[in-house]
Amino acid sequence: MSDTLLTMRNISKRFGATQALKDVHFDVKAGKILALVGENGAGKSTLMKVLSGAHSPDSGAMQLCGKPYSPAGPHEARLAGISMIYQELNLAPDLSVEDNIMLGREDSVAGFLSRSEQYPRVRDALAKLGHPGLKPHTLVRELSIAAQQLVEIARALVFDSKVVVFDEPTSSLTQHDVRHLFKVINQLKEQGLGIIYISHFLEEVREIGDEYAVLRDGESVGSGSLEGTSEEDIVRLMVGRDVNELFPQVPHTPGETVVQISNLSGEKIPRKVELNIRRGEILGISGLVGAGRTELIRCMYGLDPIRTGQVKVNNIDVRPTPANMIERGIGIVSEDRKQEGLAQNCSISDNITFSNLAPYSSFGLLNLNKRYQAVLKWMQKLQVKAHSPEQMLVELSGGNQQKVALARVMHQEADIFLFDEPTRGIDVGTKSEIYRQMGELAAQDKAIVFVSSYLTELLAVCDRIAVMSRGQLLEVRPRADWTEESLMSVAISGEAL
Ligand SMILES: Nc1ncnc2c1ncn2[C@@H]1O[C@H](COP(=O)(O)OP(=O)(O)OP(=O)(O)O)[C@@H](O)[C@H]1O
Repeated sequence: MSDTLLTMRNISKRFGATQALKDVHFDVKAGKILALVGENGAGKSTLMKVLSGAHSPDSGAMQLCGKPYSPAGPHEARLAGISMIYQELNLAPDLSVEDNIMLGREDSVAGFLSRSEQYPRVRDALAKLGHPGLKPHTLVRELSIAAQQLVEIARALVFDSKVVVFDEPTSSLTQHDVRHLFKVINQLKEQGLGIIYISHFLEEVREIGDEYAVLRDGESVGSGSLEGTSEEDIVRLMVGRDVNELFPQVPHTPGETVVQISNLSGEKIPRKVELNIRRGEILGISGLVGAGRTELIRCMYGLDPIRTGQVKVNNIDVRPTPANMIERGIGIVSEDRKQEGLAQNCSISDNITFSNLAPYSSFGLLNLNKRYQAVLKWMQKLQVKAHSPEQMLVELSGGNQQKVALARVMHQEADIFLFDEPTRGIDVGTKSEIYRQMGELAAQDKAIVFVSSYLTELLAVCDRIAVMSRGQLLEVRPRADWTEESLMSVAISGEAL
């Protein structure tokens, strides 16, 4: 008997001029974790949207548990046994854990199961996840991201899912929560479910996955067992060539202090931060999720109110407001590109150039051709996958939108860059290009603040690294004085080793 749960054959999907999927073949086995990898825009999300009924394919066929499967929409897919756990969780924050878990489970006479029938099922699902603190009556908005993710997984269990898709599930989790999540995923696997795991972190893929499937430009280019397959082999399949330097080094020399932060406190966090940022330097900021890294750069930029403190730019006191900071040459790429920074219904050109139209304007007229050529260069530099600079942002894959956010701030010709998780959701090939761009900015005497949860990249590209813990900035040391262990230990214990 075959242990194949799901087969997708010859799946094709076109959006206007973009052939997002072309004759894709994809198999998921019971009790296996299949890593789905590929560059930004390779077609991973589109393939998963076909699987989950959000898109209907132009051609191709699917089978689930040996039977033809063609869901009319996401709800039908869920009832058939396909569950999706996205990065941006899909829960109702004002409903309880229990109500969220049961939402859409309309298989009782009255439309919903009665509460007394619901309870044991919910408790059973939560017990399987090994998280006793997750109470059925708690409101979802009161839970941490990791606990909310477990609610989504419990929903998958209550729906008797056959295949569960995890789309970049660890990007907002602490190390501790990642470990717990991996345990839970392995439990699901042991129960015979088929798991699809999407991630740009190949270390993670190798740790959790049994098998891999690679998409490139919408086509299946390789699949097999992860045992005996190296990271280099996978990168080669993804990119279509060898990527020699994952962390390119551009020589640069840190110079004088350009920003001085003293006694900076936000409404809750950060607390009493003292920090100097230098020209020609990449300054990393490490710490656990929730330690106050994002809040620090938001307060400094004037996006969040401050309670106390002073920010000096080039030795001049500046009241932190976005307008003041832009005027002083400070650019930011925020962690939440959907809420801030990018206009989804505008073109790539507009998004990249809105904050600096001067190079293309004369006598009040915009030279569109000049702008088109300039944007094309930025797109090539950061490998933005789109068919034209005039394409709407909303049509780009998540990672390609992130590249546009980075191109926008670099195009703004800022002097000081605040990057909050700039490589999140970005494929390995482009990550290395972003590190190089940062190095080049530092070589041009710009100052770069680089907030990241990915210790490997901080240790590879920063000159100094600061660690935050519980709202405080604890230690700033040259990169050579840190290791992954010491960074982690300070972040967790709040004390230097
Ligand atoms: N609704 C849409 N309209 C037009 N084009 C689209 C749409 N959705 C996806 N695309 C295009 O299809 C291609 C595949 O995108 P998809 O989101 O599947 O990539 P991905 O592999 O998930 O990328 P990422 O790693 O960045 O999330 C891209 O070129 C994207 O621009």
